[in-house]
Amino acid sequence: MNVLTFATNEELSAYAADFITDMVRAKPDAVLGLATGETPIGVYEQLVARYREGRVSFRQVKAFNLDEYAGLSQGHTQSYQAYMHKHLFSGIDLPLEQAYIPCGRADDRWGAARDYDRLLDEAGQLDLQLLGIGHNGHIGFNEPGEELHAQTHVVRLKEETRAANSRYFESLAEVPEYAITMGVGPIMKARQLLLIVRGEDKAAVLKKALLGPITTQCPASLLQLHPQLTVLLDEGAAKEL
Ligand SMILES: N[C@@H]1[C@@H](O)[C@H](O)[C@@H](COP(=O)(O)O)O[C@@H]1O
Repeated sequence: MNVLTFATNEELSAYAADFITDMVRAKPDAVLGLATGETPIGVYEQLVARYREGRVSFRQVKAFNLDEYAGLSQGHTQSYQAYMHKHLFSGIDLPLEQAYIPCGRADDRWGAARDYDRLLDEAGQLDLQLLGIGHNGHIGFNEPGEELHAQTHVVRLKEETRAANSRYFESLAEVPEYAITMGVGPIMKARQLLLIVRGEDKAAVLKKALLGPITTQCPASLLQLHPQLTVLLDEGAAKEL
């Protein structure tokens, strides 16, 4: 595990953007696993900047997002689909038919989850999975519990997750109760993992994830088993390590 701490968000984001840029330059048809949340926004901004400077092209890349809320209307501003368009896809040359996100609008959510696994299987191993961590140790929307799932599945979001994400919605009631998330299988099989975490409020869970026992009660603790894990932190998140 390679853990790096940065003084500013800009430096952290620049490091992550360079990491991804270098990977895509070395392998133009790379398969990227992407994440949402507040932390990746700076990374995507800098990726767009690198694309505009002509330093990288995403024309042959395939991208798979970790997760999507279930039941939001088409074009809902808080869907991860809308997030990805706003922060990344509208600013780079990745063809949209190569940008996959679980279909949260599907009536048959489990069918949508199975479709997503088929697409993941066809694409083969992810070259890189970008990850954040939830306050309860979730990765994607793989929530803590008695068990974890390898495959894409429908998940009932924990109340703490809904509360944490309610800042993006008008009210807690509007936060979806369910989501579709990639399972831990493709994440753990990815060639490289890039975990990005910011803020003192994540320091305790990060310590549990990186230094605590490996347990389904903290899904991010599984990442300790990955042979190519890079962790990028700000000083707040690194406080308890
Ligand atoms: N489903 C996403 C996770 O994939 C992400 O890791 C988490 C924390 O993101 P952040 O702290 O960057 O906002 O937010 C959401 O719950």
